[in-house]
Formats: sequence, structure tokens, C-alpha cells
Amino acid sequence: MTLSLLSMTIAEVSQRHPAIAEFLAHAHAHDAKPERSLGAWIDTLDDDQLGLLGMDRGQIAGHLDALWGQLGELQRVAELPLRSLTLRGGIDKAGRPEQLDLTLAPGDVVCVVGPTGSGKSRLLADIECLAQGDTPSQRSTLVNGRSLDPAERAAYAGRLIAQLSQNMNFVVDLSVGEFVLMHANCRMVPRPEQATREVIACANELAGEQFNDNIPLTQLSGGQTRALMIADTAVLSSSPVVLIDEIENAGIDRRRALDLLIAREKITLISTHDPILALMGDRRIVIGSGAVVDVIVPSAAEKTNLYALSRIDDELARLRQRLRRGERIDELPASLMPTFSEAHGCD
Ligand SMILES: Nc1ncnc2c1ncn2[C@@H]1O[C@H](COP(=O)(O)OP(=O)(O)OP(=O)(O)O)[C@@H](O)[C@H]1O
Repeated sequence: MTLSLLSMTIAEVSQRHPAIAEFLAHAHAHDAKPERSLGAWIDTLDDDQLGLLGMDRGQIAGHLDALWGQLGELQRVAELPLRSLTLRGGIDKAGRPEQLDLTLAPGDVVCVVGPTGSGKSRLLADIECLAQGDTPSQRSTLVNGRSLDPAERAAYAGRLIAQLSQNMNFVVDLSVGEFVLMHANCRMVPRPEQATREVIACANELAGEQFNDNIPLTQLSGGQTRALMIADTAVLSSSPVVLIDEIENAGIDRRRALDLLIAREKITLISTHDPILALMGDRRIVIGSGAVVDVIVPSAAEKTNLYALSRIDDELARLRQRLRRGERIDELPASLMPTFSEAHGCD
């Protein structure tokens, strides 16, 4: 066990490390003297207390040391300031070279579009594993302009990158609040209860249907689950890169979801077939036959069209609500009605 950890007080260690705090609470260490050093506390444990913990002094010290080491690793990764993520081309499905050299910075939102089976998920998977020319696409990634050695890659993959996949089903027997609090504790965020409230409030801003922290996770709808995961990623995760595989049809407020991630300075990549979402990105990567074939910056006309499409989308959302309430849709809003010439195929 490191000397510095042994000499820290029980109160100090507990404040800095939720998992150690939980262990010490279980061992009733605070009942003794919170201002006592960890080393002194371990020395004073009698046989009964050691029996209750099921460990000898050396094992307790080793256990606390291992927990403390995890904090160090989380902090090291959190402290790595991600200034850029670069994607370098590999090959397409036919083995032809891919012309790609794209650098992304914090706050960038990039949409990934392309036909079914073209390789959108492959691109996200390459980023998720911080590929170094060793995946089917042979792409490589650079972090802050340089490639990673195997040890760095192992340490950073999964920490730099958070992925929200298409399929998310909960099987745990926990309420929403308990689940998010558990995650907050795992992430060692300073005020886990407050962070939990923030995640649930954010998720409710994104979700079409509201939910509270008492509801069992398994009762969340697909849209509510997506909203919760996006809010959780934005608020709790220190990962600076977020990969999202399809959020359309999930009944969540896509603009707010993106704004939440942008506000946290995340690099966000979203694979999508949804025209509204596709136009919301700063850039749009087009994939064909396994390779990036274009990187498009939305034009001013596209931004205007995005506004028009969003209004149509709002109308459709209202119609959806009316249908849910059991209403009939005998009349459409004027904005959705074809003009006379459109309806009759006139120029
Ligand atoms: N450059 C490549 N070289 C070899 N195989 C590739 C390449 N790109 C993609 N693939 C493979 O092609 C298959 C389809 O790719 P992927 O699942 O990424 O498509 P997609 O665009 O996400 O499809 P969907 O829209 O249906 O989700 C996968 O097996 C993937 O590994």
C-alpha cells in the first residue's frame, strides 16, 4: 500500500473515493475516528472486526490500494486533454484505398450516412477501438495527432470513447434512480446524488414521455431509455468522444440531445438514416462500399431546409400525439397539405 494513502485520514479518503467510503462505512471506520489515518485504523482492528470483514490486515490494505489505483487510472484518462481525433483512411470492401484524413475537435458533431450495409457501424467501431490499421477497414485513428502504442490504446479505448448502441435492454432489477446513482458512484463523481438528479432531469427534457426516479428501469420505453443513456453519457461520463448508432424513431428531442453533448464539449458521431439529424451535424460523412466517399459541410440552403423539415417533423409529432389519444385524423394541418398543382401533377 502506498505511504501517502496510509497517512490520509478516513474522512479525507472517503470524500475522494466513493467505493473506499462505502467499504469504510461497512467496516464502521467512521464510528472510530474519522480524523484517524487509514494506516492507524487498520492497526487498531481487532480479531472480531477482521473476522467481520473476512480479511486480514494485509488483505484490507491490498484491497484499499487496488481501489485507490482505479481512481488513479480514471483520473489519468480524465486528465488526458483530448484536443483532436483524426481518422485516416484504410480500404473499402473491395480492397481499394480510402481517401480519408479527417480531424475532429471537441464540440464537433458529425453525422454518418450511407446505404444499409455500407459500413457506418464499422466506422464507429473503428473509432471505438481506436483502430490502428488492424480492423477489416484497415483505418487508423490518431489521438492529439499521434498514434497510440498498444498500452495506451488498451488504457484509453473504452475510456475516451462512450458508445450508445442501437440495442439497449435492461435486465437489472433497479429503479432508474438507483441505477444512475450506481453509475455515478462507479464514475467517482464528487456529488453522486446531485449528479443523479441532473441526469434524470436532463433525460426528461429529451424524452417525449416523462418518468421519475422510482420507476423500474425495465419499464422505460425505448425513447426514455435512449434519453436516459444520452443524459447519463453527457453528465456522468468523462469520455470526450460519444458514438451514437441511430437515435431516430426513438421519440426523443434530437436537437436538445445534440446541444447537451455539444455543451459538454464532446466529439459526437452519429450514424443515421434520418434526414433531420443528418442535416443537424457540422459535417456529414458519406459511406459507400465500406469507405468514406465524401465529407459534406451542410450548405446554407440545407440549413434552411432543416428548418422546414423540423416544422414538418413537429406537425407529425402532433399527429402522433393525437392518434395516441385515440383521435381521428380526418383533416391535415395546412402545412402538410399538397397544393392543388402538386396534387394534380401540374408544373
Ligand atoms: N472497409 C471495409 N472492409 C471490409 N468489411 C467492411 C468494411 N466496411 C464495412 N465492412 C463490413 O460490412 C458489413 C456491413 O457494415 P455495417 O454493419 O457497418 O453497415 P451499416 O452501414 O452500419 O449498415 P446498417 O445501416 O444496416 O446498420 C459488416 O460486416 C462490416 O464489418
